[in-house]
Amino acid sequence: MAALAVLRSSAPARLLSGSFSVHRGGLASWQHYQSRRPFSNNKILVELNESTGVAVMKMKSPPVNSLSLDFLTEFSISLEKLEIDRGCRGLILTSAFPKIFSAGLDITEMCGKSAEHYAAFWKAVQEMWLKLYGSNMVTIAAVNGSSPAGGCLMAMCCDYRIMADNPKFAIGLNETQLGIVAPFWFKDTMINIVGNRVTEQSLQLGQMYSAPEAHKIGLVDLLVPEDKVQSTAAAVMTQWLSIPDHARQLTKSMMRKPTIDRLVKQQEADINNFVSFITRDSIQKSLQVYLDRLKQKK
Ligand SMILES: CC/C=C\C/C=C\C/C=C\C=C\CC(=O)SCCNC(=O)CCNC(=O)[C@H](O)C(C)(C)COP(=O)(O)OP(=O)(O)OC[C@H]1O[C@@H](n2cnc3c(N)ncnc32)[C@H](O)[C@@H]1OP(=O)(O)O
Repeated sequence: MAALAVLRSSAPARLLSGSFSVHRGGLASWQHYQSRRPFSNNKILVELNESTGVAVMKMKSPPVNSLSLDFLTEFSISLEKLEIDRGCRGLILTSAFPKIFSAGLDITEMCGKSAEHYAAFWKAVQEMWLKLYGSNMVTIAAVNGSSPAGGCLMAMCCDYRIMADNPKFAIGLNETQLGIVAPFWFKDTMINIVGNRVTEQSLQLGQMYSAPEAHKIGLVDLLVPEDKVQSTAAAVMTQWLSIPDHARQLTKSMMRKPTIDRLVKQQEADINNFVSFITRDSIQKSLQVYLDRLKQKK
């Protein structure tokens, strides 16, 4: 968070526009952030409303917004661009697809690849978490569909979660169901929202909660009809933006810094842990079985 605060105060918006091709239109228009990365297929659509200072980031990686290495890289770059843009104070994170917010980490990135690939992938997951959890912006997750594991983590990184009131949509950290273990920073993020007891039970059981259940335990803050998720997110954002930025940001930092510092201090060790865990034969088998089941369920 401190690093982001420095970035924000030292990078003039003019520099951002020049470096990243931000196109500014009239007051009422939306701006589209175009990524110049050659490998980008634009899996993330970002629209910044200059008059409100609110950006809507829509995840758009078919079929289920799984978090691949490319997706995570594009996500972190998009987020960083917004973070250093002084015209942007709030971010609404949502999905371009009805029914799916995000399927979590792309399981194919964790199967049958090299140790180098796993290390690069895990670093990208860490970077996504560090940037989103440590953001100075007001962040609101407009959860318009199911959101297992890494998808749940993304929503949990935000300051406020609004979910579509549909019992068919589920959210939670289901890692143990795949035979894997949520790392300590996933666990800490959840504890900070729902407390130790609920987190312990959820993580051990790999529990997925329907939208009403998630609301009941405080994992999501508000349930609204599916067609009201975006408009409610915008209305809640207006409330949050009425608080002076500096006071809100310092308060957020005070609450989240210890959790963030814990990973920052052992980022390399956490990558090594992940690589040695995920390369075990037994773990590879579990993931493959889970993936095959997913593909066969139709
Ligand atoms: C000691 C500890 C040390 C270190 C830490 C160690 C390990 C921690 C490691 C990892 C942590 C991981 C966190 C994760 O995020 S794991 C991912 C968990 N995600 C899931 O379980 C979601 C699985 N998917 C679903 O439940 C459903 O697909 C759905 C509800 C999201 C959507 O359902 P639909 O019916 O709409 O769509 P499907 O037909 O099921 O799927 C379409 C298509 O997409 C493929 N797919 C789905 N999810 C994933 C995914 N996460 N990754 C890759 N691919 C996915 C699915 O197979 C279908 O493919 P085909 O069209 O059949 O080809």
